[in-house]
Amino acid sequence: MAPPGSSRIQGFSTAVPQLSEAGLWQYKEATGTSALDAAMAISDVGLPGEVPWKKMSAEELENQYCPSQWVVRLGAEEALRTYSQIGIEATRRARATRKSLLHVPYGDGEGEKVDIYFPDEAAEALPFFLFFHGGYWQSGSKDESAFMVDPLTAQGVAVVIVAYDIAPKGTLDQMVDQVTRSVAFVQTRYPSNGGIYLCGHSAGAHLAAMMLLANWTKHGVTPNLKGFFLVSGVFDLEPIMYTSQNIALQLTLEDAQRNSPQLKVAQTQPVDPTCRVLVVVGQFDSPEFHRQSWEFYQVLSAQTLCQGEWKASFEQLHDVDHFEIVENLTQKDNVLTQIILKTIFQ
Ligand SMILES: N[C@@H](CC(=O)c1ccccc1NC=O)C(=O)O
Repeated sequence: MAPPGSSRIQGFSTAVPQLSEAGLWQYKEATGTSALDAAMAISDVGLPGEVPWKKMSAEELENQYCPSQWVVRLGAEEALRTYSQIGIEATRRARATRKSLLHVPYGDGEGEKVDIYFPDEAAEALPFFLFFHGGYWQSGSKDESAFMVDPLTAQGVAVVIVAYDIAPKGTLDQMVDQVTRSVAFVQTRYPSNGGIYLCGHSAGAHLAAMMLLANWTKHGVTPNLKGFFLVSGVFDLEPIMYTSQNIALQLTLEDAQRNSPQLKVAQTQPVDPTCRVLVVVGQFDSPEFHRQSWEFYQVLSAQTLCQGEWKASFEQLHDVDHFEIVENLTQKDNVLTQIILKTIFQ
Protein backbone atom coordinates (compact mmCIF):
# COMPACT_ATOMS: atom_id res chain seq x y z
CA MET A 1 0.00 0.00 0.00
CA ALA A 2 1.38 3.42 -0.87
CA PRO A 3 1.36 6.27 1.59
CA PRO A 4 -1.37 8.69 0.52
CA GLY A 5 0.02 11.69 -1.27
CA SER A 6 3.15 9.89 -2.50
CA SER A 7 3.84 8.32 -5.86
CA ARG A 8 3.05 4.64 -6.20
CA ILE A 9 5.26 2.43 -4.07
CA GLN A 10 5.61 -1.29 -4.61
CA GLY A 11 7.13 -3.43 -1.88
CA PHE A 12 9.52 -1.60 0.35
CA SER A 13 12.27 -0.62 -2.00
CA THR A 14 10.95 1.66 -4.76
CA ALA A 15 12.44 5.10 -4.30
CA VAL A 16 10.20 8.12 -4.65
CA PRO A 17 12.42 11.16 -5.19
CA GLN A 18 12.05 14.27 -2.97
CA LEU A 19 13.49 13.43 0.43
CA SER A 20 15.12 10.16 -0.49
CA GLU A 21 17.95 11.63 -2.56
CA ALA A 22 19.20 13.81 0.24
CA GLY A 23 17.85 11.39 2.85
CA LEU A 24 17.96 12.28 6.48
CA TRP A 25 20.65 9.75 7.22
CA GLN A 26 22.95 11.35 4.70
CA TYR A 27 21.84 14.74 5.96
CA LYS A 28 22.91 13.81 9.45
CA GLU A 29 26.17 12.24 8.23
CA ALA A 30 27.04 15.21 6.09
CA THR A 31 26.14 17.99 8.47
CA GLY A 32 26.81 16.36 11.84
CA THR A 33 23.61 17.98 13.14
CA SER A 34 21.38 16.21 15.58
CA ALA A 35 18.44 14.15 14.46
CA LEU A 36 16.14 16.82 15.89
CA ASP A 37 17.81 19.50 13.78
CA ALA A 38 17.45 17.23 10.77
CA ALA A 39 13.77 16.75 11.55
CA MET A 40 13.32 20.51 11.92
CA ALA A 41 15.11 21.12 8.64
CA ILE A 42 12.79 18.68 6.95
CA SER A 43 9.73 20.27 8.46
CA ASP A 44 10.99 23.62 7.19
CA VAL A 45 11.06 22.13 3.70
CA GLY A 46 7.44 20.98 3.88
CA LEU A 47 4.40 23.18 3.45
CA PRO A 48 2.52 24.15 6.61
CA GLY A 49 0.42 21.27 7.86
CA GLU A 50 2.16 18.85 5.55
CA VAL A 51 3.25 15.50 6.96
CA PRO A 52 6.90 14.85 6.10
CA TRP A 53 6.73 11.06 6.07
CA LYS A 54 4.19 11.10 3.23
CA LYS A 55 6.85 12.46 0.92
CA MET A 56 9.44 9.84 1.79
CA SER A 57 10.37 6.87 -0.32
CA ALA A 58 9.39 3.49 1.08
CA GLU A 59 13.07 2.86 1.69
CA GLU A 60 13.52 6.09 3.63
CA LEU A 61 10.37 5.47 5.67
CA GLU A 62 11.60 1.97 6.51
CA ASN A 63 14.90 3.44 7.64
CA GLN A 64 13.26 6.17 9.74
CA TYR A 65 11.25 3.54 11.59
CA CYS A 66 14.16 1.14 12.11
CA PRO A 67 15.72 2.45 15.35
CA SER A 68 18.81 0.23 15.24
CA GLN A 69 19.89 1.92 11.99
CA TRP A 70 20.38 5.17 13.89
CA VAL A 71 22.71 3.84 16.55
CA VAL A 72 26.11 5.48 16.14
CA ARG A 73 28.16 3.80 18.88
CA LEU A 74 27.64 0.23 17.57
CA GLY A 75 26.43 -1.64 14.49
CA ALA A 76 22.68 -2.25 14.31
CA GLU A 77 22.82 -5.93 15.20
CA GLU A 78 25.24 -5.42 18.02
CA ALA A 79 23.05 -2.62 19.42
CA LEU A 80 20.03 -4.95 19.49
CA ARG A 81 22.10 -7.75 21.05
CA THR A 82 23.51 -5.43 23.72
CA TYR A 83 20.04 -4.10 24.56
CA SER A 84 18.72 -7.61 25.00
CA GLN A 85 21.74 -8.69 27.12
CA ILE A 86 21.42 -5.69 29.44
CA GLY A 87 17.68 -6.36 29.86
CA ILE A 88 18.27 -10.05 30.62
CA GLU A 89 21.02 -9.28 33.12
CA ALA A 90 18.99 -6.55 34.87
CA THR A 91 16.06 -8.98 35.16
CA ARG A 92 18.26 -11.77 36.53
CA ARG A 93 19.69 -9.38 39.10
CA ALA A 94 16.27 -7.95 40.06
CA ARG A 95 14.87 -11.42 40.62
CA ALA A 96 17.91 -12.50 42.62
CA THR A 97 18.13 -9.44 44.86
CA ARG A 98 14.66 -7.93 45.29
CA LYS A 99 11.52 -9.03 47.03
CA SER A 100 9.22 -9.91 44.15
CA LEU A 101 6.02 -11.51 43.01
CA LEU A 102 6.62 -13.06 39.60
CA HIS A 103 4.14 -14.04 36.86
CA VAL A 104 1.14 -12.61 38.73
CA PRO A 105 -1.98 -12.87 36.52
CA TYR A 106 -3.94 -9.68 35.77
CA GLY A 107 -6.35 -11.58 33.53
CA ASP A 108 -7.21 -15.09 32.39
CA GLY A 109 -5.02 -15.12 29.27
CA GLU A 110 -1.73 -17.03 29.33
CA GLY A 111 0.20 -13.85 28.45
CA GLU A 112 -1.59 -11.61 30.99
CA LYS A 113 1.04 -11.55 33.72
CA VAL A 114 3.06 -8.97 35.64
CA ASP A 115 6.25 -9.17 37.69
CA ILE A 116 6.17 -6.96 40.77
CA TYR A 117 9.41 -5.91 42.48
CA PHE A 118 9.30 -4.28 45.92
CA PRO A 119 11.61 -2.00 47.88
CA ASP A 120 13.23 -3.60 50.93
CA GLU A 121 11.58 -1.21 53.35
CA ALA A 122 7.83 -1.47 53.80
CA ALA A 123 5.98 1.83 53.27
CA GLU A 124 2.37 2.84 53.67
CA ALA A 125 1.65 4.55 50.38
CA LEU A 126 4.05 2.87 48.03
CA PRO A 127 4.36 4.52 44.61
CA PHE A 128 4.00 2.02 41.72
CA PHE A 129 5.95 2.38 38.48
CA LEU A 130 4.64 0.24 35.62
CA PHE A 131 6.86 -0.48 32.60
CA PHE A 132 5.66 -1.51 29.14
CA HIS A 133 8.49 -2.85 27.00
CA GLY A 134 9.09 -1.99 23.36
CA GLY A 135 9.80 -4.16 20.32
CA TYR A 136 7.30 -2.83 17.80
CA TRP A 137 4.44 -4.77 19.42
CA GLN A 138 6.01 -7.99 18.08
CA SER A 139 9.12 -8.68 20.17
CA GLY A 140 10.34 -8.30 23.73
CA SER A 141 8.92 -9.65 26.98
CA LYS A 142 8.69 -8.82 30.67
CA ASP A 143 11.38 -11.44 31.31
CA GLU A 144 14.07 -9.24 29.77
CA SER A 145 12.77 -5.77 30.63
CA ALA A 146 13.43 -5.15 34.34
CA PHE A 147 15.99 -2.42 33.49
CA MET A 148 15.00 0.12 36.15
CA VAL A 149 14.14 -2.22 39.02
CA ASP A 150 17.37 -1.82 40.96
CA PRO A 151 17.62 2.00 41.13
CA LEU A 152 13.87 2.56 41.63
CA THR A 153 13.23 -0.08 44.28
CA ALA A 154 16.36 1.17 46.11
CA GLN A 155 14.58 4.53 46.47
CA GLY A 156 11.26 3.12 47.67
CA VAL A 157 9.31 2.59 44.44
CA ALA A 158 7.53 -0.68 43.57
CA VAL A 159 8.20 -1.61 39.94
CA VAL A 160 5.77 -3.63 37.83
CA ILE A 161 6.97 -5.09 34.54
CA VAL A 162 3.95 -5.84 32.37
CA ALA A 163 3.61 -8.64 29.81
CA TYR A 164 1.13 -8.41 26.95
CA ASP A 165 0.43 -10.60 23.92
CA ILE A 166 2.69 -9.40 21.11
CA ALA A 167 1.79 -9.87 17.44
CA PRO A 168 0.93 -12.05 15.69
CA LYS A 169 -0.83 -13.61 18.72
CA GLY A 170 -2.18 -10.26 19.91
CA THR A 171 -3.70 -7.48 17.87
CA LEU A 172 -3.00 -3.89 18.77
CA ASP A 173 -6.53 -3.47 20.15
CA GLN A 174 -5.99 -6.51 22.38
CA MET A 175 -2.63 -5.18 23.60
CA VAL A 176 -4.22 -1.84 24.51
CA ASP A 177 -6.98 -3.67 26.36
CA GLN A 178 -4.46 -5.86 28.20
CA VAL A 179 -2.35 -2.90 29.27
CA THR A 180 -5.50 -1.11 30.48
CA ARG A 181 -6.43 -4.14 32.56
CA SER A 182 -2.89 -4.39 33.98
CA VAL A 183 -3.17 -0.79 35.25
CA ALA A 184 -6.63 -1.43 36.71
CA PHE A 185 -5.27 -4.60 38.34
CA VAL A 186 -2.49 -2.71 40.15
CA GLN A 187 -4.98 -0.15 41.47
CA THR A 188 -7.38 -2.87 42.66
CA ARG A 189 -4.66 -4.93 44.32
CA TYR A 190 -2.91 -1.93 45.92
CA PRO A 191 -5.73 0.57 46.57
CA SER A 192 -3.67 2.62 49.03
CA ASN A 193 -0.78 3.13 46.59
CA GLY A 194 1.07 6.43 46.67
CA GLY A 195 0.53 7.04 42.97
CA ILE A 196 0.70 5.00 39.78
CA TYR A 197 3.30 6.03 37.20
CA LEU A 198 3.28 4.56 33.69
CA CYS A 199 6.42 4.29 31.62
CA GLY A 200 6.78 2.79 28.18
CA HIS A 201 9.57 2.55 25.65
CA SER A 202 9.00 2.87 21.90
CA ALA A 203 5.97 0.65 21.13
CA GLY A 204 5.49 0.45 24.91
CA ALA A 205 5.37 4.26 25.06
CA HIS A 206 2.53 4.06 22.57
CA LEU A 207 0.69 1.62 24.86
CA ALA A 208 1.34 3.87 27.86
CA ALA A 209 0.08 6.91 25.91
CA MET A 210 -3.11 5.01 25.05
CA MET A 211 -3.80 5.04 28.81
CA LEU A 212 -4.29 8.81 28.52
CA LEU A 213 -7.42 7.90 26.53
CA ALA A 214 -8.65 5.00 28.67
CA ASN A 215 -12.24 4.87 29.81
CA TRP A 216 -11.71 3.76 33.40
CA THR A 217 -15.37 3.65 34.37
CA LYS A 218 -15.67 0.72 31.94
CA HIS A 219 -13.05 -1.09 34.05
CA GLY A 220 -14.78 -0.39 37.36
CA VAL A 221 -11.77 1.31 38.95
CA THR A 222 -10.03 4.65 38.48
CA PRO A 223 -6.28 4.25 38.91
CA ASN A 224 -4.44 6.85 40.93
CA LEU A 225 -2.43 8.00 37.89
CA LYS A 226 0.20 10.59 38.79
CA GLY A 227 2.62 10.47 35.88
CA PHE A 228 3.51 9.20 32.44
CA PHE A 229 7.05 8.73 31.08
CA LEU A 230 6.83 8.24 27.33
CA VAL A 231 10.29 7.23 26.11
CA SER A 232 11.10 7.32 22.37
CA GLY A 233 7.53 6.53 21.45
CA VAL A 234 5.31 6.34 18.38
CA PHE A 235 2.03 8.21 18.76
CA ASP A 236 0.72 8.38 15.20
CA LEU A 237 0.62 4.84 13.83
CA GLU A 238 -0.25 5.59 10.22
CA PRO A 239 3.35 5.69 8.91
CA ILE A 240 3.99 2.27 10.51
CA MET A 241 1.43 0.80 8.10
CA TYR A 242 3.80 1.46 5.23
CA THR A 243 6.82 -0.23 6.80
CA SER A 244 7.73 -3.90 7.13
CA GLN A 245 6.54 -3.72 10.77
CA ASN A 246 3.02 -4.02 9.42
CA ILE A 247 3.62 -7.53 8.06
CA ALA A 248 3.11 -8.89 11.58
CA LEU A 249 0.78 -6.12 12.79
CA GLN A 250 -1.64 -6.05 9.84
CA LEU A 251 -2.93 -2.61 10.78
CA THR A 252 -5.66 -1.14 8.61
CA LEU A 253 -6.02 2.64 8.42
CA GLU A 254 -8.96 2.39 10.84
CA ASP A 255 -6.88 0.33 13.30
CA ALA A 256 -4.01 2.82 13.02
CA GLN A 257 -6.25 5.84 13.55
CA ARG A 258 -8.25 4.30 16.41
CA ASN A 259 -4.95 3.50 18.15
CA SER A 260 -3.17 6.80 17.53
CA PRO A 261 -3.06 8.93 20.69
CA GLN A 262 -1.79 11.80 18.53
CA LEU A 263 -5.25 12.01 16.93
CA LYS A 264 -7.28 11.43 20.10
CA VAL A 265 -5.57 12.98 23.08
CA ALA A 266 -6.94 16.47 22.46
CA GLN A 267 -10.36 15.15 23.45
CA THR A 268 -9.20 13.79 26.81
CA GLN A 269 -8.55 15.21 30.24
CA PRO A 270 -6.81 13.81 33.29
CA VAL A 271 -8.79 12.53 36.24
CA ASP A 272 -6.12 14.18 38.43
CA PRO A 273 -4.98 17.62 37.22
CA THR A 274 -1.59 17.16 38.91
CA CYS A 275 -0.81 14.16 36.68
CA ARG A 276 2.43 14.82 34.73
CA VAL A 277 3.26 13.64 31.21
CA LEU A 278 6.91 13.60 30.17
CA VAL A 279 7.62 13.01 26.49
CA VAL A 280 11.27 12.09 26.04
CA VAL A 281 13.38 11.18 23.02
CA GLY A 282 17.07 10.35 22.55
CA GLN A 283 19.41 12.63 20.63
CA PHE A 284 20.25 9.78 18.25
CA ASP A 285 16.68 8.67 17.67
CA SER A 286 15.67 9.12 14.01
CA PRO A 287 14.10 12.39 12.80
CA GLU A 288 10.72 10.65 12.50
CA PHE A 289 10.96 9.53 16.14
CA HIS A 290 11.85 13.12 17.10
CA ARG A 291 8.91 14.43 15.11
CA GLN A 292 6.53 11.90 16.69
CA SER A 293 7.57 12.89 20.24
CA TRP A 294 7.63 16.61 19.54
CA GLU A 295 4.22 16.65 17.87
CA PHE A 296 2.69 14.56 20.63
CA TYR A 297 4.08 16.96 23.22
CA GLN A 298 2.72 19.85 21.15
CA VAL A 299 -0.80 18.45 21.07
CA LEU A 300 -0.67 17.74 24.82
CA SER A 301 0.63 21.19 25.70
CA ALA A 302 -1.62 23.08 23.28
CA GLN A 303 -4.43 21.47 25.15
CA THR A 304 -2.91 22.55 28.45
CA LEU A 305 -2.98 26.17 27.29
CA CYS A 306 -6.63 26.01 26.23
CA GLN A 307 -8.12 23.96 29.00
CA GLY A 308 -5.54 23.73 31.81
CA GLU A 309 -5.34 19.99 31.43
CA TRP A 310 -2.35 17.65 30.95
CA LYS A 311 0.85 18.93 32.58
CA ALA A 312 3.21 17.99 29.79
CA SER A 313 6.94 18.45 29.31
CA PHE A 314 9.42 17.47 26.62
CA GLU A 315 13.06 16.41 26.90
CA GLN A 316 15.61 15.48 24.30
CA LEU A 317 18.20 13.40 26.15
CA HIS A 318 21.73 14.24 25.11
CA ASP A 319 24.06 11.62 23.68
CA VAL A 320 21.76 8.59 23.81
CA ASP A 321 20.12 6.45 21.13
CA HIS A 322 16.87 4.50 21.07
CA PHE A 323 18.32 1.66 23.14
CA GLU A 324 20.75 3.42 25.50
CA ILE A 325 17.91 5.63 26.69
CA VAL A 326 16.42 2.55 28.41
CA GLU A 327 19.66 0.65 29.09
CA ASN A 328 20.79 3.63 31.19
CA LEU A 329 17.77 3.23 33.47
CA THR A 330 19.80 0.46 35.15
CA GLN A 331 21.95 3.32 36.59
CA LYS A 332 20.88 5.43 39.57
CA ASP A 333 22.82 8.53 38.51
CA ASN A 334 21.46 8.57 34.95
CA VAL A 335 19.49 11.72 33.99
CA LEU A 336 16.25 9.92 33.14
CA THR A 337 16.39 7.81 36.33
CA GLN A 338 16.80 11.05 38.27
CA ILE A 339 13.94 12.77 36.40
CA ILE A 340 11.69 9.80 37.19
CA LEU A 341 12.63 9.81 40.89
CA LYS A 342 12.18 13.58 41.16
CA THR A 343 8.75 13.37 39.52
CA ILE A 344 7.66 10.62 41.89
CA PHE A 345 9.02 12.25 45.07
CA GLN A 346 8.52 15.97 44.27
N1 LIG B 1 13.75 -4.24 14.57
C1 LIG B 1 13.90 -3.02 15.29
C2 LIG B 1 13.79 -3.33 16.77
C3 LIG B 1 13.05 -2.27 17.51
O1 LIG B 1 12.48 -1.40 16.92
C4 LIG B 1 13.00 -2.31 19.00
C5 LIG B 1 13.74 -3.26 19.67
C6 LIG B 1 13.72 -3.29 21.07
C7 LIG B 1 12.96 -2.37 21.77
C8 LIG B 1 12.24 -1.42 21.08
C9 LIG B 1 12.24 -1.39 19.69
N2 LIG B 1 11.50 -0.47 18.99
C10 LIG B 1 10.20 -0.09 19.23
O2 LIG B 1 9.39 -0.68 19.90
C11 LIG B 1 15.25 -2.38 14.97
O3 LIG B 1 16.04 -2.98 14.26
O4 LIG B 1 15.50 -1.27 15.45
